[in-house]
Amino acid sequence: MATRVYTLSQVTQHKSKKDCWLVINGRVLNVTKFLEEHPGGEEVLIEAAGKDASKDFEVIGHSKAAQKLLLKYQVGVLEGYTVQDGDSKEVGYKEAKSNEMSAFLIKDDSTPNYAAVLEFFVPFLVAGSYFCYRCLTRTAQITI
Ligand code: HEM
Repeated sequence: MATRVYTLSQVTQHKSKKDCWLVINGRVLNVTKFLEEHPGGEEVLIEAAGKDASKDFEVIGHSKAAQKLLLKYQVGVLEGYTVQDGDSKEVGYKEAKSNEMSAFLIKDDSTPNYAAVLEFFVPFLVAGSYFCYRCLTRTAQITI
């Protein structure tokens, strides 16, 4: 499906509570239905309506879940931006050399997180070792 391209002045026409659009990282978003659901409150979104809210969005330090949620409300891209769609989940943006902004998708890292796996098993390992130690010392006491 072709991506619709909007100019900032077109986005500016949608800045009411009943019709609320904004731009984040080159993506034009219709957040009208999201206003009441936004964990940060509807006021901040209404205040950013019709504008490029990329900086505000970034400054808050939104989670990856929030970044993924952006895609749900995308209605197009801002003029001068390019968006590559794929099976990726995370959204980012970069500034091209020509001063033209381009939105892109960062590939989802599918490599297992070894630190997390280790973090999960270490307590079991310690508990198991302690249990074995107790069993062995008890057996030793009984045989003496
Ligand atoms: C479609 C665009 C947006 C989406 C999907 C979104 C989503 C979210 C989500 C899921 C959270 C919960 C915390 C997290 O997971 O990071 C959040 C919190 C918040 N957001 Fe947004 N947000 C959007 C736009 C904005 C914008 C443009 C602003 C500012 C102008 C903003 C300001 C905030 C604030 C202040 C919080 C509360 C942070 C806190 O309590 O620590 N958000 N947002």
